[in-house]
Amino acid sequence: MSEPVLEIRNLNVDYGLGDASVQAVRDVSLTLHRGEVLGLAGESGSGKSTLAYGVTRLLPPPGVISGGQVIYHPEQGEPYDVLRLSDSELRAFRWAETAIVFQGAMNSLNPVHKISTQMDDVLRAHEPTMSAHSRAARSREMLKLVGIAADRMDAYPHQLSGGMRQRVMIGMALILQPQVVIMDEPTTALDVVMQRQILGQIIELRERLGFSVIFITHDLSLLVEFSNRIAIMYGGRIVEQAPASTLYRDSLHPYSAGLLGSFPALRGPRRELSGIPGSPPDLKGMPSGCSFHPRCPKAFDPCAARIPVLGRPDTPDGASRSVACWLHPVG
Ligand SMILES: Nc1ncnc2c1ncn2[C@@H]1O[C@H](COP(=O)(O)OP(=O)(O)OP(=O)(O)O)[C@@H](O)[C@H]1O
Repeated sequence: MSEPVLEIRNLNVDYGLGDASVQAVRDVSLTLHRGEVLGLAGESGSGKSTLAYGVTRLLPPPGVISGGQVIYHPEQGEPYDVLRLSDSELRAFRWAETAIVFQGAMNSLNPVHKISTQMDDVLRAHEPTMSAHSRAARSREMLKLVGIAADRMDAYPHQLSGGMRQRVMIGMALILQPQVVIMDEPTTALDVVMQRQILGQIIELRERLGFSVIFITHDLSLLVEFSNRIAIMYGGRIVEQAPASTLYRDSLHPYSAGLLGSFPALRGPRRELSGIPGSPPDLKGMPSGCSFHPRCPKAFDPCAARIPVLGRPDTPDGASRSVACWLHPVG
């Protein structure tokens, strides 16, 4: 596997302080490699967005990072911990090194400014020495890359369709050529055909521009199709991680199997849709041991007693995957 670009180490994120706090991200360690698309899946409330906001330090209050490190490896120079950057360093880091596209990002375009002005603002803020001519050329180029004709540059957001506005946001995220792009449900508000078209385009751009992607969604079938590796979150923890094809073919954690059974597959053999009985845990009263055990069809003695450690399973392909489940002893 290629070298790491972003290493999340033992990250903890809480909402609130002291006795009133709940832990939404629990001891998460995850590595994004250069050029890879890492998919992050899990039901609503599993902590995916909290993780994305935590990594980029965009957590809205009362969210606080209560532990861990986020090590960024720049193309040149020494790796550093994003959680230790000063506010001004952080402003430079965002967009230029890591950009994020949120769910419904298309609605965050300013309605009273033209698309061209909004793209120009990002460039002006981060590349003060760039000429107006070069800025306009870069904006045009980025819009072209995401499939928007140059004559739409001077449109106002309301003059574009939802799909086009979301493409503009993706173009803006890529305009400073970041190394890491985090996409949190970037296409959920769009219809299925548009979703797949835009995702296909992002993958193609990644091949051309060489950035890495953390792609967050609750729709595992999209991840199976578009990511290299998939991590599954439950109750704020990563419970399984594997190459996308391995996870699809042979998931180890019963929760992953349940998630796979909740979505119709777009390709490959048909699966029966079964869903997962019960509902995700309440952060205020997390079950003991493995937090999935009350819903798990395969739960047995140790599951309610002890939290399983995420580690390499004792399988022939164990080196490329990890799981946190008492059914699968880890080394
Ligand atoms: N401001 C907040 N205060 C308290 N708890 C919060 C806050 N924001 C989120 N949470 C809790 O943190 C947990 C993780 O939420 P998060 O939005 O990260 O999950 P998610 O997996 O991204 O869900 P979704 O797919 O719905 O976006 C949830 O239990 C949620 O209720």
